[in-house]
Amino acid sequence: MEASPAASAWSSVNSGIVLSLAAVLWTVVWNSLQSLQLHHLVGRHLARHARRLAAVVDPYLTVTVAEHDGGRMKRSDAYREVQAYLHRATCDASAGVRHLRAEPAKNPDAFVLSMADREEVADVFRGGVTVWWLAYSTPPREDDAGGGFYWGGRAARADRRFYRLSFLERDRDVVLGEYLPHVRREGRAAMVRNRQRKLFTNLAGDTWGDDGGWCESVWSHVVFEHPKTFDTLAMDPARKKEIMDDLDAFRNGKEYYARVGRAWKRGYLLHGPPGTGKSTMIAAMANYLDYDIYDIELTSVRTNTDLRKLFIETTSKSIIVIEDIDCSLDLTGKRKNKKKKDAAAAAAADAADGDKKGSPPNEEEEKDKEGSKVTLSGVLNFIDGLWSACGGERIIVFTTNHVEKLDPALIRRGRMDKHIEMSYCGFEAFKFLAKVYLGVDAHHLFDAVRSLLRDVDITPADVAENLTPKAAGDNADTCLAELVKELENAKADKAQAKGKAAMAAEEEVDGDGDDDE
Ligand SMILES: Nc1ncnc2c1ncn2[C@@H]1O[C@H](COP(=O)(O)OP(=O)(O)OP(=O)(O)O)[C@@H](O)[C@H]1O
Ligand SMILES: [Mg+2]
Repeated sequence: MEASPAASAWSSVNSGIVLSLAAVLWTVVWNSLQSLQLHHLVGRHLARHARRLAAVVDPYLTVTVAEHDGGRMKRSDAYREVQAYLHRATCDASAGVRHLRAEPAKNPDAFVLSMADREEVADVFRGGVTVWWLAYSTPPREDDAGGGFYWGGRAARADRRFYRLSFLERDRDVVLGEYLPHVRREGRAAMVRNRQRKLFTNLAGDTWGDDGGWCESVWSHVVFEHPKTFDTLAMDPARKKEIMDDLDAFRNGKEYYARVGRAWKRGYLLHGPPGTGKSTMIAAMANYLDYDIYDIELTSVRTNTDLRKLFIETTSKSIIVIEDIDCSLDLTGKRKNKKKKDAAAAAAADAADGDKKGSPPNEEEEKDKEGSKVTLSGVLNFIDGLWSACGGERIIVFTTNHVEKLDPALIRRGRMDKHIEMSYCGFEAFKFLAKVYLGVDAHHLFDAVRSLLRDVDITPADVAENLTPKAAGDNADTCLAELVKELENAKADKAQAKGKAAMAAEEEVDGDGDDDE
């Protein structure tokens, strides 16, 4: 392995003494020129020679990665990736790091360890290129502390932390062209492995954002720990497999999306009656892919610009969810325009009448003005990936109980690529639930359940509720008997309702007949 920059400085004292003296002499001359304001004259020409001389005296180049770039509060991604990349080397006894920094970790009992200031580790790339990473920090700049002014906030008042990478000049191309991208890639992978998944929700909040700009909607998060997985989601096994294969294809589709020139995103529309497992499916997807969830409450987003900002702030490997899209928003642009036209026509009529001139706007109109101004086209832009310049894999999921109410533009393929109907519980889904909840594969009541499920619509949520033991003595027999009873009652209710409807129809026909006479 090559000597580190520090070690090398010692060993090269003898051989480099003449060059060092020349360098010192050069520095003195250069400083004098600077102090006499002559350096501009000597300028570029000498600077070129100075760089050559420096390369002879000190053949090391450096790259510095700062924790906060441009005074932002948010830590730079590159810094976090380097930190994650160096984590293993930092903890490896043979690397000789003696002083560590500890930050809170995912596991409440553990710490994330990194090198303390002035510690250095060596790394060997491709068996031949040795580099050195040094951690150091500097005190905050005077102007950063900012007398309580918001910019940079707490981050600006803390020490400024850096990693400095040193390497030999001869390895310049390999380090800059291959090693650094390798570090970022590996660092990102390590972060994904260690990260704690999060569930983000947007809040309407007038506040300063990370970028120092004024935000009217901000993300707030909690740790995402939903127990539901595809293993416990009841649905037809073939359909479940189809969805899992689709997710796999998406996850592994980076090259495919790049080749066809599309943003790496996929839209899923989950539709079906309440309690059929749409929200549960989203949790299972997130657990399967190991993604974060961004749950957008559209009614708290005031404008299309805010929606765009929220979207830009989402990170890669995430599922962006809009639940009950039909209720969240007046997405029917055409109808809204029509309503406006109708209102305008009515206003014109009123004005013509003259009796309502100058009347105050009604309450509903006022509310409209105050509320969300997110429009259908705002949402369409958002889905179309116009804002995916930030790159990375994102899944967008809409859920609705009323697919027929949605504007066709919103759910066409290419926007919502896959439509998944979550329906009432069939026999396959029931068998699955019986296995999960009661641990039974077969039972003499299964036949009765099978035939009742053909006649009755019951949600997986209701079946699951019936199959959950509630008292001490409850077991498979009692729970299944309970379910059969509920299904029989539902069947009887349905028959009764049907009978009533038929009678009402008959009466109507009779009534019509009487009128005719
Ligand atoms: N297919 C299913 N498999 C397993 N459990 C389910 C399934 N569907 C529903 N459940 C259970 O029922 C409950 C309600 O389901 P969920 O919230 O996913 O329904 P939903 O379709 O999102 O309803 P809504 O339209 O009202 O939002 C959950 O607690 C879940 O555990
Ligand atoms: Mg739901």
